Amino acid sequence: METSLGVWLAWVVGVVPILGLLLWCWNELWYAVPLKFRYSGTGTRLPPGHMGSRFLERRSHFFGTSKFSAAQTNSSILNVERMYRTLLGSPSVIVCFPSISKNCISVDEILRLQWQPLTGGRTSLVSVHGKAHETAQKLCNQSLTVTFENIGKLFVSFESGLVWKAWKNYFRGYLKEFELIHSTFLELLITMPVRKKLEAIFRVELEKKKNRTRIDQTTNIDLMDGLMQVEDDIGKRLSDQEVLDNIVSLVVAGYTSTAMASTWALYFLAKYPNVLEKLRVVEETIRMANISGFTFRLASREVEYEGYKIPKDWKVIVWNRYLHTNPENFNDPMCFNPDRWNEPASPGTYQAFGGGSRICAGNMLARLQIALLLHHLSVGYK
Ligand code: HEM
Repeated sequence: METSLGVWLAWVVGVVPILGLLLWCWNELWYAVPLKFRYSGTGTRLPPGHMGSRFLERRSHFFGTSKFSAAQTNSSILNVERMYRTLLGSPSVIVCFPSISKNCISVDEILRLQWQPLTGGRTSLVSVHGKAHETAQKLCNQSLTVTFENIGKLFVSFESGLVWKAWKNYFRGYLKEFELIHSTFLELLITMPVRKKLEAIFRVELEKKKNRTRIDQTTNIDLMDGLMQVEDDIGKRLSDQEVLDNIVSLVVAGYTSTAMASTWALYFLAKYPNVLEKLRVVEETIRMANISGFTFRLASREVEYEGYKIPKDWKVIVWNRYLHTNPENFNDPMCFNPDRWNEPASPGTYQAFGGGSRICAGNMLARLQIALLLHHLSVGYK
């Protein structure tokens, strides 16, 4: 009896703290310490931070801040550490200050977009890089411009184009699964099968369009038509798979994001009715709603920035929500104040649509949709 009590006590007093300490340091020992050795004497170092138990605390800072709360007020620690290392599934650097945010997301060949392929399909513009991305982006932008022009008509007369029809008809049975795509952390787990279903739905439409015998002025030219018809510099059209991959990406990226921003716009307008007539309300809503709280990249090679090294294959996550709610970037950031947009935001501080070569393909469309919604709401309803 006494022996087993002794063994038990020895465990509690001796082994458990050592195990705890080991667990606490494990990630640091595994990921950070070898790199610290490698960088010692080079004049650069890893970004500050800790991947041990404090990563839990940091995770709660990171994920716990709601869209509508100031990330900054919840994380005083970040006031000094504006770029820090942590573990989010794999070694990551969280970036919270404008200049690097701007650099991070702009330099595609160094810091690559890496998470969206799951939602996009292999040939979509969110999945390809370099020249292929440039071409896909150009072609999608051309088709989005058609949509952009048509959407006013679409909203005012409620004509049915593909995007509109898709919500009403095609997705009825799928809407539930489709919305799941946007529950951020489930995204990685479930996107593939859902994406495949969406692709199948659009494939039927694509086949119908290909079998169409004539296109005249009464034909509604929609986003899919646009993608089917655009040509690159040498007159080459997108393949069927490329059309499908891109349309799924545009639909996935464009659906919940704008719906969420519109919902926030209604909320703010209900709260601040005096600003209804001002279009800047859209920009202010998007800043405060923080639909895309983060922008994700992967370091495709070792990057040095302001004395810190970001190792190859580490994730680099720009914390947009932090930028948008930091008083250093926006005066009284939690106040809904469209007038702040009388002046442009300081460079790099407003990253709602990302930036650089990967800037959101639907940014103007999203703004237009929200503005149109607000217009109809303000002229038609009290
Ligand atoms: C309020 C609404 C929206 C917000 C806040 C938003 C935000 C974003 C952000 C932050 C990115 C990542 C940029 C980066 O990684 O640097 C992005 C990418 C993208 N968005 Fe949006 N978006 C919105 C609406 C839309 C709409 C309506 C569409 C299309 C119809 C769209 C299509 C895309 C596409 C295709 C990309 C990937 C671009 C690329 O990799 O080249 N988005 N968006």
